[in-house]
Amino acid sequence: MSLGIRETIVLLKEHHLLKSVNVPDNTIDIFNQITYNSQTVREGALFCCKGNFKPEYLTSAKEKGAFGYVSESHLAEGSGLAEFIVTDIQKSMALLGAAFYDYPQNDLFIVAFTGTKGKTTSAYFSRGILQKSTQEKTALFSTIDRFVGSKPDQHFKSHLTTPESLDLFHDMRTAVNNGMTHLVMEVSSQAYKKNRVYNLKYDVGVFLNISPDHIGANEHPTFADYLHCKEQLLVNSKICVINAETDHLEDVYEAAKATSQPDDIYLFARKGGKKQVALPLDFEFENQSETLHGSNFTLRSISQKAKELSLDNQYELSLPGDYNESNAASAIIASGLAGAGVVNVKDSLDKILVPGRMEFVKTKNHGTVYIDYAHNYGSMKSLLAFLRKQTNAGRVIALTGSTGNKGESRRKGFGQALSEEADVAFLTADDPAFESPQAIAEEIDSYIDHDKVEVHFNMDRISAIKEAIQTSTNQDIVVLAGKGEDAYQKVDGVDTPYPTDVTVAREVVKEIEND
Ligand SMILES: CC(=O)N[C@H]1[C@@H](OP(=O)(O)OP(=O)(O)OC[C@H]2O[C@@H](n3ccc(=O)[nH]c3=O)[C@H](O)[C@@H]2O)O[C@H](CO)[C@@H](O)[C@@H]1O[C@H](C)C(=O)N[C@@H](C)C(=O)N[C@H](CCC(=O)O)C(=O)O
Ligand SMILES: Nc1ncnc2c1ncn2[C@@H]1O[C@H](COP(=O)(O)OP(=O)(O)OP(=O)(O)O)[C@@H](O)[C@H]1O
Repeated sequence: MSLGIRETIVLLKEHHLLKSVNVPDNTIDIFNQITYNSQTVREGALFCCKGNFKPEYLTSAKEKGAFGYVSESHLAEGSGLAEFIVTDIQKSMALLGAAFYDYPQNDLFIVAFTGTKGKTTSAYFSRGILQKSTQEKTALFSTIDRFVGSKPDQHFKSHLTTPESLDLFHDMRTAVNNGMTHLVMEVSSQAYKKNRVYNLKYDVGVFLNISPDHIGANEHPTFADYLHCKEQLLVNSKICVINAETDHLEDVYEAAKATSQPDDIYLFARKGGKKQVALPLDFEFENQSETLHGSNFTLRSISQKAKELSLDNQYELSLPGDYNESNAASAIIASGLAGAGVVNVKDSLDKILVPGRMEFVKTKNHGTVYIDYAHNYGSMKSLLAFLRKQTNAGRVIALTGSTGNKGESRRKGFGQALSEEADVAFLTADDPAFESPQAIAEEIDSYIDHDKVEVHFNMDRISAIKEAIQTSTNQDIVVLAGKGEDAYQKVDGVDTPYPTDVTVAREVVKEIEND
């Protein structure tokens, strides 16, 4: 892979990003690496200076043999290197990254998901279905992990939901080289805010839902900004699939229409579900039966274009939660648009599980323990409401915390959701960062209605889990919310190893049931 100096100049100019360029006479005219991390620089690299950058990183890049740098301002440390001063480093990185890796997106059918909740689950469903229809040639870039091929060593953990552009195009190229023909990816609103996916087009873009989240100093200044960023997925998709039950449907539909004909926009909803705008539906789904371990639902096409996909059928899910039927419906439609048929869906959907989402641990004498990633009002409310519907005489015992220095509005949301749907709450630590977990817990508690919910505080998450399980009877349901498969707690800026809620729950159950 490589990038010529001329190509760099032309690309940046075409997108009106180039402020100035200075190429010393003796510079070799091809870059054989592009990177934003000085620690990985090799001879011949083009080094991108972005984010909380320190000039000494450029010094180090130069010492390691970088030939050029891209930056939003001139840096004396870069003297002697080819210099590209740009108006927006993130956009520049996305354009140059795509070019450096020779536009791998052109060799992949890309299905992209966005939404406040359900991205990972829907992406897992979609990839599972497409693995069948493409004979295991579908890559997945999710919050949890990335599959750039079908072999075990082509699978690794993710650091971000949507990676930095240079990493994104690198991984796409690897996927193509590994024989992948399709890619399912999650696109976060931050990816648009930070231009990680600038100029990238998707074959199918899915909009799941939107509710206030990710608003704060380090993410989006306002809800309007959050919505705008999420809508960009549809603006950049050839075919759009939209959950017609989403809030702000009118706005979202308009965004899709900006670049797609109505014939290329598919709307779906639960039969009888709340729809805020009277737009004609293409698909509806309907629950047939549900348990604490899964559900059975039908998908029915309404419009002619939907009928042409031939996806109508009854499907089974092994992931409980009524909202997962909506996630599954979106994944079936998106996968259908990517070439999958009913048989592929039937052969895969009932076997798909998602790490850290509705995993459960059964007990003999206590309540069944659910481990889930719910970490805002919307997801906590849906999760607890579903479990409450499924419990008969038992109590809903929910354990949660809330992140420090991030998503501060979630604390009020947790207090509300717990008041509405839980009987007992265990408040504990969840990535407190530089804040006090006890203070965060007290803030959540200030929004809890104490006439409805019995509240316990224990900032040691492992011991809190033990307490929650121990106090449950076999009629109760215990929910460990917020961390899913996370194997760390963010404390004072350090990712402190944590065995995961699933592991802790299994060990606690083994210990207390052998006592
Ligand atoms: C606000 C934001 O977008 N921050 C991201 C950004 O940070 P940054 O550009 O400031 O980078 P930095 O890590 O501070 O370092 C500055 C630069 O110096 C370089 N450096 C650093 C050290 C060195 O020795 N040499 C060197 O060259 C780094 O490579 C980097 O280019 O780029 C980093 C990777 O390059 C990301 O890890 C980081 O994400 C932070 C940690 C983060 O958590 N972001 C969250 C908000 C996020 O993006 N979340 C969304 C999901 C949200 C949702 O669910 O909707 C996501 O897509 O994951
Ligand atoms: N469609 C949905 N509506 C409401 N809640 C949902 C929906 N889908 C999943 N959830 C809840 O949200 C949690 C996170 O789900 P998932 O990881 O699929 O979403 P996500 O959009 O990837 O989340 P995040 O951006 O937080 O990583 C689940 O554990 C579940 O509790």
